[in-house]
Amino acid sequence: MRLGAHAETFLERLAFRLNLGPKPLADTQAAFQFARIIMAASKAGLFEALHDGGRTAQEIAAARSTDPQATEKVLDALLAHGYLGYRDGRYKLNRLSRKWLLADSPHTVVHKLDFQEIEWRWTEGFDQWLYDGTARDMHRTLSPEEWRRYQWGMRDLSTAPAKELARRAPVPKGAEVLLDIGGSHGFYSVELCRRHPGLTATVLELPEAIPIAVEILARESMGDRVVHRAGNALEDDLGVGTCDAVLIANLIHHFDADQNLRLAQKVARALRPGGVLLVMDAMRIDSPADADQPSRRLGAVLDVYFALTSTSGTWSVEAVHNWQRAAGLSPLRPIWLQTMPGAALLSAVRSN
Ligand SMILES: C[S@@+](CC[C@H](N)C(=O)[O-])C[C@H]1O[C@@H](n2cnc3c(N)ncnc32)[C@H](O)[C@@H]1O
Repeated sequence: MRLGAHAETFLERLAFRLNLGPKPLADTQAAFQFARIIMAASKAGLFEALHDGGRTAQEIAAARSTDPQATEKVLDALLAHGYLGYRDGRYKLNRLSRKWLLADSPHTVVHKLDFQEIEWRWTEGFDQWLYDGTARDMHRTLSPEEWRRYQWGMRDLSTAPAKELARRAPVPKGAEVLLDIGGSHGFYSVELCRRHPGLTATVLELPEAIPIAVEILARESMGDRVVHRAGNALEDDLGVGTCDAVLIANLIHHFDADQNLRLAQKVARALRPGGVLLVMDAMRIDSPADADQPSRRLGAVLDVYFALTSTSGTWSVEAVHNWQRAAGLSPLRPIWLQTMPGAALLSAVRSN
């Protein structure tokens, strides 16, 4: 997945090829301003105001108590970038905004946009971090309100990949016990349990995450098939030979190499013979020589972001496979997720 500005017309392509326009401004000024326009529109409920049909800018402003002139400008910016449609003087939702930007859509990302306000503030620390390398350990510094916005944001982010992961993960036939480490809202477990009728899941989460995570999970009506357990994956004993599958989704980027190796070893002990470790995350390059691989671009950006916010960063396929092998597991071929370009499912099997 390539981030940033892309040429659409012949002249734009030519200008890019000849390096005539300032790409760094497209990658920064236009990108961050439009990012904030989408977030502000979502927060103010401009998309919700179009839920039941097209409206004029004045009607939307009146419905959301926003300034009419400012509202019109924001709507036009959204229109120019394909986030809205326009007909007979009325703005309306299109496929994109109806799917992702309404709170009651099963695919909504409005909670993630809300959490991004916090992430936005964190990224202002890049300058200082670049000099002193001092990271913010986000899980130790979140306020209760930030924990709520974080867990809801993660829930939004999981919707599409959770369904794909459940469909493609090599869960052993007849599997009964799943441990979902750092599973937050539990939606990956929910989808895996829906896919595998004999499966029940325990979501191991930090105590601070539990109240909101439990509330989010309750909406799925999974009863005792998916439950939470408060704990710490780095400190807790995970048992011996009790699990058919262990999922670690979007967690290894919070841990350093030694912590990930020790976690893989604990998981290997917790698996039954034939059991599988499922690691899902955005993947970074293994060496600068691989930097042009499209599948590693998301991981390259998140590597910097998680180094700032969580003391670690993204990891390469090779690094994950090395931990899995060192733990006595046999890695399977990576499965690259279509619903989250740049993220892969790296599974490994315990053979005996
Ligand atoms: C980025 S979120 C991923 C949530 C979920 N797995 C997903 O993919 O949507 C990371 C989660 O791991 C949890 N976590 C972080 N450190 C942990 C630890 N040491 N033990 C258990 N959970 C942890 C966090 O509370 C957070 O909910």
